Amino acid sequence: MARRTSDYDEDDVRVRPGRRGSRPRTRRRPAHEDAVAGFVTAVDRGRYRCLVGDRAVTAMRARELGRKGVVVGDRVALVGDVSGRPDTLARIVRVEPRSSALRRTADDTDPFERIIVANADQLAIVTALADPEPRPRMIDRQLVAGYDAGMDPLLVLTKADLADPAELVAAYAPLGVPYAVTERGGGLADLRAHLAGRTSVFVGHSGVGKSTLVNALVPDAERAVSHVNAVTGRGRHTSSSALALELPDAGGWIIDTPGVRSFGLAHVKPENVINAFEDLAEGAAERCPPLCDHLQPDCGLDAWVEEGRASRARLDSLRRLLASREGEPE
Ligand SMILES: Nc1nc2c(ncn2[C@@H]2O[C@H](COP(=O)(O)OP(=O)(O)OP(=O)(O)O)[C@@H](O)[C@H]2O)c(=O)[nH]1
Repeated sequence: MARRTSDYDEDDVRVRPGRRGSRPRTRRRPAHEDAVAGFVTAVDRGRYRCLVGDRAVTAMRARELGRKGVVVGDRVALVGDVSGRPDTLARIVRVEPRSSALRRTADDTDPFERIIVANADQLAIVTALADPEPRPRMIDRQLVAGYDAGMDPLLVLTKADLADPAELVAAYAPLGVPYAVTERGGGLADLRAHLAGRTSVFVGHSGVGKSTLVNALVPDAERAVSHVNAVTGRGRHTSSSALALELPDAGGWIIDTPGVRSFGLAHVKPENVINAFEDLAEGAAERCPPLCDHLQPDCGLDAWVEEGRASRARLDSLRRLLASREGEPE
């Protein structure tokens, strides 16, 4: 996938060399030809748990990374002691380019929107059909965050033993968002099929049944969490960080995001959302004025729909998503 402007963040800023030319002032660092590839599965206060082959290695950032952030899902290059033996520490010397980047919204404790997960390709939006009641505005905002991050959405509708999913499913049908329904005592085959071979970030508000699902999908989940605590030696895993768990059998990863309650939408450009809808993106490219936010009367998409090139329900749904960017996160 091509990198979009919104995938760049403060880490990507390069300062132009001064008058003395492009020669770096500091000594050139070795190229780390002996570095090995790793996949970041957990981050906890300056320690990174990386999978190298089938070995779990604890690492820290090398100084040469500068301000470059390292997040769960990152593909990194590691040097130093990569044996994974107790009390060893490797160093992350490089972060490979990201194919997607999901951002957490700014909050009282941290005024910046931060990337929380990299390289995931699916956003599993977990919503209970009852207890607690579904919140469509929240679902819309999570969809926007997913599209903007370059991820495919998946609706995971839990507690179907308490309420019928038909109404919610119908509300999202025009967008073509795939979904899986689960219930107490029911099987998870359908959900597993959607997750197989993919890297899926699970998001959902408290009480929707996310932990129940994660524990059922990854029987080792509890142990993985306590293992992270053991290797980082820093007590309880920070509740707001993400954790990647490998799915047994069918392959793929799920990334749990405990404590992540809302996503940053302030930076989202309408075209990043509309690009996820081929039929409407084509209309926007042909008919809309530059910088159209698709919510004003001069938007060309109405004419596009009147000509029968896309459905009204789909345009209405897209507009609802775009409008959901406004206002306070819930
Ligand atoms: N009826 C019913 N209850 C469920 C189902 N899935 C989970 N629950 C119950 O819903 C409650 C919340 O489930 P959790 O898995 O803890 O929810 P969570 O989303 O992880 O919430 P936090 O732990 O607060 O983040 C628990 O009492 C579960 O037993 C379901 O499919 N049907």
